[in-house]
Amino acid sequence: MNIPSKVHLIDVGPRDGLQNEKQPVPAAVKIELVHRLQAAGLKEIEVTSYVSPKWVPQMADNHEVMSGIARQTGVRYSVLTPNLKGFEAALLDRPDEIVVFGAASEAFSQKNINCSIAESIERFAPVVAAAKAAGIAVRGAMSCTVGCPYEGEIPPERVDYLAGLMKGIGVERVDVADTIGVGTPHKVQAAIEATLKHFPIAQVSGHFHDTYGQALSNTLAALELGVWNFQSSVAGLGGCPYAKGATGNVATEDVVYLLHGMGIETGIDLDALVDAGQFISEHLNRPSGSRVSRALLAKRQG
Ligand SMILES: CC(C)(COP(=O)([O-])OP(=O)([O-])OC[C@H]1O[C@@H](n2cnc3c(N)ncnc32)[C@H](O)[C@@H]1OP(=O)([O-])[O-])[C@@H](O)C(=O)NCCC(=O)NCCSC(=O)C[C@@](C)(O)CC(=O)[O-]
Repeated sequence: MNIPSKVHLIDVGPRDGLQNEKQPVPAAVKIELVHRLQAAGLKEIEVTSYVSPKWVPQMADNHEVMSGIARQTGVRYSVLTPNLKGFEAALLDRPDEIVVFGAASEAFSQKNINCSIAESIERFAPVVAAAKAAGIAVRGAMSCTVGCPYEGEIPPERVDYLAGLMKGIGVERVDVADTIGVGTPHKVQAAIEATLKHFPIAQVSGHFHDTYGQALSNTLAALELGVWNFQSSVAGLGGCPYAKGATGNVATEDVVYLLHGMGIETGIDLDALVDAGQFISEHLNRPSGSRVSRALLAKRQG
């Protein structure tokens, strides 16, 4: 077993976490959430997406949010860009990294970005080239790497295929996403192993939704393969608009508690993170999706 001694966490709460919220969340609240996450020690935050506001209205304030953040040196701010139109809009806000997002499932690709996997790669290629020319890092999100809400189980060969296509267009690192949280440890490991045929371990991150309560087990399974980059969402916020019934990402608080309990460094202050989670949960008027957060808040109250 290759368990790393340090882990790098990317909080995707402001983007993945909030994109599916029905109630409009003001830009000022999103900005404050980013500020609280960076104050808690997060070194990478997925802030927003430059997608069609008709498709995802909650992200329509991308420019306001990106331009309102008091950026901290050493923190990477990433944004989603599905096409050149999105990239050109994002470029004005100078993200540190853009994310192109594809799927291992044809049906999900169609529902999410309105094109086939092959067409998505054709759209991403100029985005990747333009980002690199502008000195902006490029990540590729790979959705449905173990299961799809429309096609069911996705075999690792499909992940192998997509990871190869991402590598072929110059994507620098990739996320292995269990979009609907159906994965279990061995299936997630198979998806990661398929990705490792194309990307070294340092360029692979785990992105696990917690719909079936498997995300922490899947995190541990990925750690056992040596994965040390993970995405998670403060307070377990989220759900994908094109994956009905899927809950949020694994809560960042829960991942931090797991890692610290295993003696793995994250650089994150769990108490400050719980406060950030509490801030957004209060705004959304519902309890945090993080069990660790709920337990620590109850303990604080004595
Ligand atoms: C990809 C498109 C835009 C294609 O959408 P389309 O309809 O095929 O695009 P189009 O090129 O035909 O354009 C149609 C309209 O959209 C506009 N448009 C076109 N592009 C943009 C853009 N970038 N920004 C703003 N507007 C845009 C364009 O200007 C036009 O406007 P109209 O003339 O009708 O007024 C659309 O399908 C879309 O926005 N989809 C949303 C996808 C999305 O945000 N999904 C959630 C994020 S992915 C995710 O959550 C999964 C992940 C990453 O977390 C990992 C995991 O867990 O799996």
